[in-house]
Parts: sequence; C-alpha cells; structure tokens
Amino acid sequence: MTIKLGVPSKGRLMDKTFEWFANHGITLRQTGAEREYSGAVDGVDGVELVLLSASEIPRELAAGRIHLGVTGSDLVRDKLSQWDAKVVELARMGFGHADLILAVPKAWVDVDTLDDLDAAAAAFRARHGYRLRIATKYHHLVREYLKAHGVADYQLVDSQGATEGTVKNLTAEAVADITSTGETLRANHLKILACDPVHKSQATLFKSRTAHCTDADRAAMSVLKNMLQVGD
Ligand SMILES: Nc1ncnc2c1ncn2[C@@H]1O[C@H](COP(=O)(O)OP(=O)(O)OP(=O)(O)O)[C@@H](O)[C@H]1O
Ligand SMILES: O=P(O)(O)OC[C@H]1O[C@H](OP(=O)(O)OP(=O)(O)O)[C@H](O)[C@@H]1O
Repeated sequence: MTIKLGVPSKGRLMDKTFEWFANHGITLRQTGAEREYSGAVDGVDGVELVLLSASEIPRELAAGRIHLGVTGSDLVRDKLSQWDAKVVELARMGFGHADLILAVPKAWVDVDTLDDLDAAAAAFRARHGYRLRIATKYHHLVREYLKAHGVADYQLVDSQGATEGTVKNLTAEAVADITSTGETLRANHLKILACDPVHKSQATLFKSRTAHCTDADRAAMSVLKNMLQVGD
C-alpha cells in the first residue's frame, strides 16, 4: 500500500500546491503529457500522487479513497456534511484565497445589507408570486448562512460556472459566489452585500479520517508530516 495524496489536476491550485510541497522538500510532478492525469512524488517514500478535480477531492477524502488531499476549504465545507467528522485540517496553505460572498445588482440602491435583502425578498415574492432566486454552486454553505441570519424568502438556483452572468441572463436576481479580485462582479454590475463573507476560503491540506493505513503507510505518513511540519 501507499499513502494517496490527492491534488487538483489543473489551474490555479495545482501550480501553487506543487510549489508549496517543493518548499517542504517534496517534489510533486506530472508524468506524461501536460494534460495527462498521472503524477509522481519524489523526496519521500510510500506516497503516491493522484490528480483530481478540486471539487471531487472532498468526496474522495470522505470515502477514504485518498489519505491526504489539497483543495479549497470552501469545497470541503460545502460538499461534506459534518466535514470535521470526516477530515482533519492539517495545514492552511496560504494561497487560493477567495471569499464566498452574496451579491445583488448595483442598481438595487436600497439593498446593501442582509436585512435589506430579506425585505427585498419578501417584496419580490409579493410582486412576482415566486421567491427571489440566488444562483450558486455552494448550496449547503449558503443555506446555512442565510438561515443563521434569518433570511428565508428566497430560492437557490444551481449554477456551476459563470454564476455572475445569471443576473443579466434573467435566471437569478442575486448570486452567492467566490471572489478574489472582484473583477467578475464589477464587470457584471453586481455589488457585494455589506455583511461577513459566507466563508473565507484558502487552499488547505486535509487528512481523511477514514482512509485505511497499513503499518508501512503510518510510517510514511509520519515522515511526510514531519517534512511538512504539520500535526493533527
Ligand atoms: N477567482 C478565484 N481566486 C482564487 N481562488 C478561487 C477563485 N475561484 C475559485 N477559487 C478557489 O479554487 C478552488 C477550486 O475552484 P475551481 O472552480 O477552479 O475548481 P473546480 O471547478 O472544482 O475545478 P474542476 O474544473 O477541475 O472541477 C475553490 O476552492 C475556490 O475557492
Ligand atoms: O473576483 P475575481 O478575481 O473576478 O474571481 C471570481 C471568479 O473566479 C471564479 O470563477 P472561475 O474563473 O473559476 O470560472 P467559473 O465561473 O467557470 O467557475 C469565481 O466563480 C468567479 O466567477
């Protein structure tokens, strides 16, 4: 057996994850062609690299199919109910920072806070006969947040990408999405509500609580954790 380490297979998180491990003396590398999803680990024995979609890493950790995984803290919290019973946060990695926020059209001059949104949602339902639509892929986190803040008169509509475009396309009135520079929101004439973000995300190294380990795996895990200077 080997320790399986799941890492995002492309994009912004993959490159920075490789850098982060390199800074700890461990080389992660893609083997084969640029888009081939196979990899290798140098610098520590008994660890295997598995390249996966960032959004699938939480599920693979929870199922115990990988022992360690790097992904956004937002994705783990959204995709795993009672996430901390299934995975342990070993290290916040200091990149991939993004805030999950709520945003409404800039033209809604009377809506700046969650209380305003609540009032606008009630008025919207009275006027249109259906609930104000909030487009998001973060269903679980957004529902919990709005419930905790007493906003009820809304419906979530699923958007797996280009979420800020849903308002212009008239498939939603508001959005809950990740932002880092704010450029996509500005370009789509949206403004962030003045309230705490739903979640402040960053790339995080997680350990599965369920993945099976042999004695050799436990030894490899211990060496790896020492090199990464993490404990759990
Ligand atoms: N603009 C951004 N800046 C920084 N981090 C971001 C940004 N957008 C998304 N992220 C973070 O990147 C992580 C992965 O998001 P992304 O949408 O790239 O993954 P994905 O859609 O699962 O990838 P894949 O297409 O492989 O399924 C999330 O944790 C998210 O918080
Ligand atoms: O604040 P900004 O720097 O403008 O970044 C925010 C955008 O980045 C992400 O989208 P991504 O690029 O992953 O594309 P997607 O919409 O297809 O998910 C996110 O969903 C926002 O749309």
